[in-house]
Amino acid sequence: MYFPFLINLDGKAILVVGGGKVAYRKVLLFKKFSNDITIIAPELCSELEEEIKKSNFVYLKKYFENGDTFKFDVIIAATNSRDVNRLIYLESKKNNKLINVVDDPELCAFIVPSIISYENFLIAFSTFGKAPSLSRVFREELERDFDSSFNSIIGYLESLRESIKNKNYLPKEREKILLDCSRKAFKYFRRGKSLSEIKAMIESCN
Ligand SMILES: C[C@@]1(CC(=O)O)C2=NC(=C\c3[nH]c(c(CCC(=O)O)c3CC(=O)O)Cc3[nH]c(c(CC(=O)O)c3CCC(=O)O)/C=C3\N/C(=C\2)[C@@H](CCC(=O)O)[C@]3(C)CC(=O)O)/[C@H]1CCC(=O)O
Ligand SMILES: NC(=O)c1ccc[n+]([C@@H]2O[C@H](COP(=O)([O-])OP(=O)(O)OC[C@H]3O[C@@H](n4cnc5c(N)ncnc54)[C@H](O)[C@@H]3O)[C@@H](O)[C@H]2O)c1
Repeated sequence: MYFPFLINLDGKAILVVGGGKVAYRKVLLFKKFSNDITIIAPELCSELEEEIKKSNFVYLKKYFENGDTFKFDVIIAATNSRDVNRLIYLESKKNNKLINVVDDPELCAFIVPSIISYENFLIAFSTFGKAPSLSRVFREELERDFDSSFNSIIGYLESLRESIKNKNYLPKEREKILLDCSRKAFKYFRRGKSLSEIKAMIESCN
């Protein structure tokens, strides 16, 4: 079974092998969380080529060779060759690396979910490989609602939490106030209220 760890990628070196549409999609996702990304592929799709030009990723124009995974922590085998992906898997597994194989869920040490992420929150959805296109639909549907305004509300709740921590509430009282405020903020947000309206409503009760 897969457990949804949130892994800190600071200082972790990521290798994507392959330069097609799938590799491009993984690079787009990972670049939000890390800038240490290396891509190995003899050819790139035009989107990935553009992305590499405007970023500081390392691009090694070559076919995968044994030993290429050694200095990386997280590896994504995204070539269109099942055999090459398997080779990458075997080498990674032998050295206890975090490996994702795009054409074989059974070989994945981790799978990539559909992600909506902002500075203050993250939503990840997975079907454990059973229906990846549904994961995409789920993200497309939810990202219309959970956007930068939801991000701002969490920023506000963070500052409210800080100020409540600095008051002399008993732990139980503090927990209750914070849960009430979060419930109200979520309810009003779902009803389409703006941050300033939510702030006013919460502050009038406290
Ligand atoms: C979430 C997302 C992240 C990302 O890749 O960015 C992702 N797949 C996405 C889309 C997508 N993938 C596929 C289609 C075509 C329609 C279809 O087949 O359904 C579409 C739809 C599209 O492209 O629109 C085909 C496909 N996918 C896998 C296989 C192999 C197999 O099943 O054996 C094949 C068959 C390949 C073939 O036939 O050759 C395997 C995996 N794909 C996963 C993740 C992992 C499971 C996550 C989960 O269960 O949720 C897992 C196990 C491994 C991994 O990749 O980590 C991303 C949506 C991002 C977004 O838009 O938000
Ligand atoms: N996990 C997913 O979300 C998902 C979705 C769709 C497809 N897939 C699978 O992903 C695979 C790749 O899909 P794609 O659309 O990106 O394919 P693609 O044909 O567009 O790209 C394949 C890439 O692999 C590179 N490559 C081939 N041999 C290589 C080698 N020996 N070393 C390094 N790079 C090599 C090619 O140069 C090319 O850049 C497909 O075969 C499919 O099975 C996975």
